[in-house]
Amino acid sequence: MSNLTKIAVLGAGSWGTVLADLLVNNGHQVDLWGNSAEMAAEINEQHTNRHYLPEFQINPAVHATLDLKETLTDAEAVLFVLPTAAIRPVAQQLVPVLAELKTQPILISATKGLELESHDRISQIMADVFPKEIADGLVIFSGPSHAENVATHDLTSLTVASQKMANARWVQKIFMNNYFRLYTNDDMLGVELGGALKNVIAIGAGMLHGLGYGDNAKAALMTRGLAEISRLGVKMGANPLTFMGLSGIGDLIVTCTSVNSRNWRCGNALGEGQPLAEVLANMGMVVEGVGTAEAVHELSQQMAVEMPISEAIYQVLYEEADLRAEITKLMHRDARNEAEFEN
Ligand SMILES: NC(=O)C1=CN([C@@H]2O[C@H](COP(=O)(O)OP(=O)(O)OC[C@H]3O[C@@H](n4cnc5c(N)ncnc54)[C@H](O)[C@@H]3O)[C@@H](O)[C@H]2O)C=CC1
Ligand SMILES: O=C(CO)COP(=O)(O)O
Repeated sequence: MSNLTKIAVLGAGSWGTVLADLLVNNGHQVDLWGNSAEMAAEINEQHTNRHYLPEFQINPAVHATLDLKETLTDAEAVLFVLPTAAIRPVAQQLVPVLAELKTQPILISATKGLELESHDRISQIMADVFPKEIADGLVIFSGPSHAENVATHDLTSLTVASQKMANARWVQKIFMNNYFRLYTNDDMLGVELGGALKNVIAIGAGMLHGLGYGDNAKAALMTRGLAEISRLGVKMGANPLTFMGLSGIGDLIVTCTSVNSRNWRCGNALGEGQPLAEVLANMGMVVEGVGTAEAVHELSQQMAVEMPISEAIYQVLYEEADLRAEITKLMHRDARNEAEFEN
C-alpha cells in the first residue's frame, strides 16, 4: 500500500479522463477504469484520449485499466463518471468485488441524469445496489464544468453534496487546486436534480440557436427552464436556494450557452433539421438530456408538476412533434404572473 490517496475513476470518456488527470495533478494515485482495451493502451502509452479530447495531453501518471479488481484495490474513493444508463450495471459489478476486498470506499458520482423507467436519481440507484453503509456516504459532484475547459485548467467551481458532510469535505479537499474550487452543500436532492434536468433545457437552447432565434429567446428559455426545474425540485423536497447555486443556475448557464455542451450541440443540430438518430450517432459521446427528457416527462406527471418547456422538448424528441409548433404553443399558454410557483 502506498502513502498516496488512491482514487478509482470509472469511465474513461471526456469527463472521467479530465478528472483523473486533475486528481493526479493534485498528487493522488488514480486508476482509470474503461471498457475499451484500445483506449486504455492509448492512455497508458501515448497519454492521450483523442476520441474525446483531441488536443489533451494526459498526465502520464494516470493509469488506465480494464481490470475492475485492480482499480478498486486500495481505493479510498470510487468516482463514477459513466453515462446514467451504465451506473446500475457497473455498480452491480462493484458489489462482489468490494465484498471480496473487504473495503468501503467513499462513492462519488459526477454523472448527471435520471434513469429511464425508474426515474431514479444516481443516489437512488446507489441505495438500491450498495449496502447501506456504503450508499449512505455517497457524494454528488456537480456544477458548471465542461471537460474541455478543465482540460486547459480554466477556472472552474462546483458543488459537492452528501448526507455525510464529512465525506463532502473530504472530496472538496482532494479535488481543490488553483484552477478547481468546490463548495459543499447538504441538499443532495436539489444538486442531483439541477444537474440532471438542465440537460433537457440545454437541448432546447441548442434548438433555438439552430432555428435562428436570438439572445432574448435563449434568456427566456433559461429563466423559465429554471422556474420549472425549481418547481419540480421544491415539490420533491429540495431547497429552492440550491437552484440559485452552481449546480442549478450555474450549470444551466454553461450548458445552455456553450458549444462544448453535448446537449446544446444535439439541440442545435435538431434545430437545423437533422434527425435525432443521426445526431446521436455522430456525437460519439453521451447526450444525457435525451434519456432524461423521457424520465422527466413521466416524473412530472407522477409529481403533478407542469414542466411545459421540458414537455415540449420531450414531444419533439419522442413524439415527432413539430419544433416550431411546440414553440408557438409555449408562447400561447395562458397568461400568468411570473411569481406563480404552482404552474
Ligand atoms: N463531459 C463533460 O464535460 C461533463 C460530463 N458530465 C457527466 O458525466 C457523465 C459522463 O459524461 P462524459 O464523460 O461526457 O461521457 P462520454 O460519453 O465522454 O464517456 C462515457 C464513457 O463511459 C464508458 N462507458 C459506457 N458504458 C460503460 C460500461 N458499462 N462500462 C464501462 N464504461 C462504460 C464509455 O465507453 C465512455 O468511455 C455524464 O453523466 C455527463 O452528464 C458532467 C460534467 C461535465
Ligand atoms: O454537465 C455538463 C457541464 O457542466 C456537461 O454538459 P454536456 O453533457 O451537455 O456537455
